[in-house]
Amino acid sequence: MRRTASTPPELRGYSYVRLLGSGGFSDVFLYDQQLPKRRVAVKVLLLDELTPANRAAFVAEANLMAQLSAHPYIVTIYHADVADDDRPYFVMEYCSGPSLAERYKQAPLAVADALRTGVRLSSAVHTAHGAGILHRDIKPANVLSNDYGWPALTDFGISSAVDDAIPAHTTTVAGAVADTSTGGTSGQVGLSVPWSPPEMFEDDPNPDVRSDVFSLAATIWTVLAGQTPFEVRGRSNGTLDLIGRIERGAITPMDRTDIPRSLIAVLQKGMATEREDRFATALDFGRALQRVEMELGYARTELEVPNLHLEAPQRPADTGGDDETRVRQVATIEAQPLPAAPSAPSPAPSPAPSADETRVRSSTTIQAQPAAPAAEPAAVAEQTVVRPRGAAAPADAPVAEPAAAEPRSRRGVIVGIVVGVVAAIVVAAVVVGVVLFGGTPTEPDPGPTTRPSADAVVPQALPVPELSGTPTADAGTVTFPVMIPDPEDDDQLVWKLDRADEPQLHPVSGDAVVVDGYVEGTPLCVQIMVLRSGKTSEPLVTCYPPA
Ligand SMILES: Nc1ncnc2c1ncn2[C@@H]1O[C@H](COP(=O)(O)OP(=O)(O)OP(=O)(O)O)[C@@H](O)[C@H]1O
Repeated sequence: MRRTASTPPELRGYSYVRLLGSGGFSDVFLYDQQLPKRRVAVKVLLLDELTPANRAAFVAEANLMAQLSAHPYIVTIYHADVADDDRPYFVMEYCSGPSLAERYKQAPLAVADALRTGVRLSSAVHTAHGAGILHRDIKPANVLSNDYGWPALTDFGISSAVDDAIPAHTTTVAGAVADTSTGGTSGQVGLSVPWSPPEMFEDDPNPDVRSDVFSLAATIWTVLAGQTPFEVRGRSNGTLDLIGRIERGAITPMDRTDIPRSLIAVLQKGMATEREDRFATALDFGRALQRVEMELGYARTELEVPNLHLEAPQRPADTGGDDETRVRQVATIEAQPLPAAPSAPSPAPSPAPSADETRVRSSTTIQAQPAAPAAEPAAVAEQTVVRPRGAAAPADAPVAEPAAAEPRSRRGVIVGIVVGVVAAIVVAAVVVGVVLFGGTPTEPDPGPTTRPSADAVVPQALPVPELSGTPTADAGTVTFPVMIPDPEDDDQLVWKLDRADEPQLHPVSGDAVVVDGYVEGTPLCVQIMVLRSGKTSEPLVTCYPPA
């Protein structure tokens, strides 16, 4: 239930215009700034929430956003201060356009638009990771848009700045439940369940960059599908239903025919149940989206990551060389995306009304790293440390270890989280209930339940391509004629060089794989696969000259 908005503070140099929106701990108001003259959004901490820890969290959010503010796809912060009535506030760029949540609910995004948005957000998220910051609440509602229609990532309220006075420690779900049972908000885990990765439902969640990758992929899936990925129309979509499906990797198939399989595969890989099956970094995810852009003949969207030199994905016929994406300092001028030009054939569904809300406001902080180049994804992941903040205690007080949780199923813990917000006694009852019932999912899900992965191999279900003729070579170009036994309408052939250092898949156009760069005397081997419904067949491995 929405609360009444607070009174906007009197701020020298600014005139109040109207309320923009309300979050868990704050209100956001539109003001006219007098000098320089512009409209700004001002986020103000609620009077009721003026505890030292909340103040610290608020300041931390402002500082984190400021650290990332130069990024073109992260909301810019201009100023922070304390109002005369003692409420801290920060002044930020006013994002006049609709959020991604508003957009997809109006109509699902066109493929080109979703790809462009996905690449841009990947660069924003990777930049945050490079600075040692996990966002932890990526979802369509937290992607605003500015006057130019560019996406602007916001709401770093769950990830916060380093506060040296707070000891390093990982927030646990058990701790969160214990705290909510006392009516406090300390150590709570912020969860936007529809976009949360399964590891967030574990007893001792320890998110890393791949957790943000999951939410990012889920966000792009949502704007394409017009509904969240684990929601099933006509079925119950309560929190526990969603959590069960997320844990099983039961993504609801996309009800659109215009989404290329390669894009589905990229998003499925981003949302893989096991972290090691996902893209290792947001940058890798963005590059995979770039490859889909190129496959479809769209202009490649720049990945804006500061101080990194990236090797660009190649077009199928590229032989390398100078087509390298040089990641620039973050300022880039690029054609603005058009407003959503929906191409989805299906009407916008009506997702669960509360899906966009962050369930429980988090007080978790992230140990920031020096803004080192994030070229080594593993290093970024290792260096990011999750810390809690005890809201009921002063910011500089040590955070107590949470009480040891009884052994219980992951699902039992989640039941605890959900219900614990309402009443501790109900938590206990439900946890016991779940333990008694062994945490077995109560509802069989339709649709794909295999672990999503672009590399998923389904040998029995998919035919393996066959050569339809003898491979030939002509002036450095090798042609492998190929066919699909028992083809289906939407089958797509893909190929890659048969080399471990060459993971890139290329689409096959026509009835043959054509590979440039053949050097006479050196065998050239390729793997050719069928892509069907986001799954890849076992490969046909073939060489020229034929063995
Ligand atoms: N820079 C901005 N420009 C325009 N509107 C904004 C801006 N920042 C926030 N808003 C609006 O204010 C609302 C509240 O934002 P806020 O970040 O405080 O909380 P929230 O994300 O809705 O809630 P929670 O943090 O509890 O999940 C947003 O939903 C958005 O509509």
